[in-house]
Amino acid sequence: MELESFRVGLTPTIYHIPGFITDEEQTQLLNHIYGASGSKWKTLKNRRLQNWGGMVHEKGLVPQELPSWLTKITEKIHESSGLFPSAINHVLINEYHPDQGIMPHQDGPAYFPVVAILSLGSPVVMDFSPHLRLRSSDDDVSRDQNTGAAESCVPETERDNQHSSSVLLMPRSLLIFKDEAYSDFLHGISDRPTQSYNQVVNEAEALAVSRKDGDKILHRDQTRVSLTCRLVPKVHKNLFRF
Ligand SMILES: O=C(O)CCC(=O)C(=O)O
Ligand SMILES: [Fe+2]
Repeated sequence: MELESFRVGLTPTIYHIPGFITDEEQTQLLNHIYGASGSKWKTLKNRRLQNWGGMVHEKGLVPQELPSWLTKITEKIHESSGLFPSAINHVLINEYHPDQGIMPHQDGPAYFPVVAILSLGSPVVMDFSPHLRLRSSDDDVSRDQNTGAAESCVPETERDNQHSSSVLLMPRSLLIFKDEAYSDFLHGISDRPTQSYNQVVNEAEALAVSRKDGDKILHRDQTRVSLTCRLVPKVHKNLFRF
């Protein structure tokens, strides 16, 4: 796969790959996700999530083997992107109803700075906004303890909305962001059931969902499920040796 041809937007480090998996693969993944035990879901205020691969702590991963239905997809991402130095070992599955989202945040320091997000179900708009304060220091950024996934959240007044950009995440697509987009930008999804995709950087995708009347409003009428695939480089191997 020639990754460069999937680059979108002005920042050099966001890639959007439409149709990364087939319809059948999407159905299989959803069956596995919804077939998982009910206790696998953790319910947050604005979404539900399943954590696979082990617990992420600031100091690294307490690992748990990924099931084969997930390694099938993480290996494909690893091989086709060529961006991860070793196998992806952590997958966070988020579920959003049409009135749910994720507040602008930066993924924590425990992860290798490449994120691959596979989208299933309803399309959604993801916003990237630069944040200067994050560039200089992480010290005073509050941690979102809700997810246990070491995210940092920043209040709206401290975001730079002028240089923001948005990407339309279609079902079966893969979004990859890294480097600058990882370190200097916040990413988030609004909790509005209707979202404008007038300004998205992946225009071809936007055209595909455009209605004839030119209304560039996305009506989220289904649930969206995403798989956030990452590498936690530091793994605690000797779990029982203290
Ligand atoms: O659901 C998504 O597309 C984004 C998830 C995300 O940003 C995260 O899990 O850190
Ligand atoms: Fe994130």
